[in-house]
Amino acid sequence: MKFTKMHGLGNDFILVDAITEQIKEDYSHLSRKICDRHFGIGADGLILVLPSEKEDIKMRIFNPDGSEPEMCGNGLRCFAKFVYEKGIVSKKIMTVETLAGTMIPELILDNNKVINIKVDMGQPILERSLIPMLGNSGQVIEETIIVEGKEFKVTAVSMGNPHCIIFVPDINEIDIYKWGPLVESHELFPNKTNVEFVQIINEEKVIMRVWERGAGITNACGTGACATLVAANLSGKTSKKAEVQLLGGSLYIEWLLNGHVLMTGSATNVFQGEYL
Ligand SMILES: N[C@H](CCC[C@H](N)C(=O)O)C(=O)O
Repeated sequence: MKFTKMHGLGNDFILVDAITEQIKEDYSHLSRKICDRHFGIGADGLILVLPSEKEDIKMRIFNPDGSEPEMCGNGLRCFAKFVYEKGIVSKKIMTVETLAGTMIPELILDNNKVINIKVDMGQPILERSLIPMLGNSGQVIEETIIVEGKEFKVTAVSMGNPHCIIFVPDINEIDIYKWGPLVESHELFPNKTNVEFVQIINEEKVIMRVWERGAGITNACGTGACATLVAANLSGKTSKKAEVQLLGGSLYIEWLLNGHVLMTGSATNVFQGEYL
């Protein structure tokens, strides 16, 4: 099976044109095998290109644990670049069918070379029951939850996939390996959740570290960066536009007047190969 290895700010993916490559194996099982960094190719996710009846193309993504998330921001930037460069979609602004709905990536070209990708990630979902998060209806902004006896103030935002944002005074003080998995699987999140720890630098810049649902610590999280900006603005900590600085680099996020969230960032080809 031919694949291309790509990354968005170090959040790395295996991309497969599943229209051409006849994959017979269960996608979830394949993801668990192929994403393994010792027994497989190694990645934060497997991304499949599939035909769509209603949009230009369809993206499905699987986490390394085999779960299928609704959406992936860094993955979508890699996906758009991949399908354009492979000639699968010839549009610079394309519509992509995902489990989270239709996404609209725009390729920024220089001499027909993709140098950046701007994605309309749609509206954030703030209603608790739709995150989903257990508890009374309404929004979840700086609500206290108890995790193994320790209090955390959390803000919950869905970008199609769930995010639990926790603001901290010093990002280097938080033990993400301990608290990330505990919050990811907290009983308040019936579908589990991605967990973002965020330090505010100023009203236009934050530092974010992520423990991803089904993947653990990654270098970057696109949907997490979008959710972080929304949570930071809702809690009065930033404006509606900010640089989200991640381990792998920065994403530029803007919460537009129409309620949609715009994410701008890079996508990088690493190598192509054949999975045996
Ligand atoms: N692990 C995430 C999906 C990938 C999200 C992240 N890589 C991004 O760039 O948005 C989840 O289960 O919701």
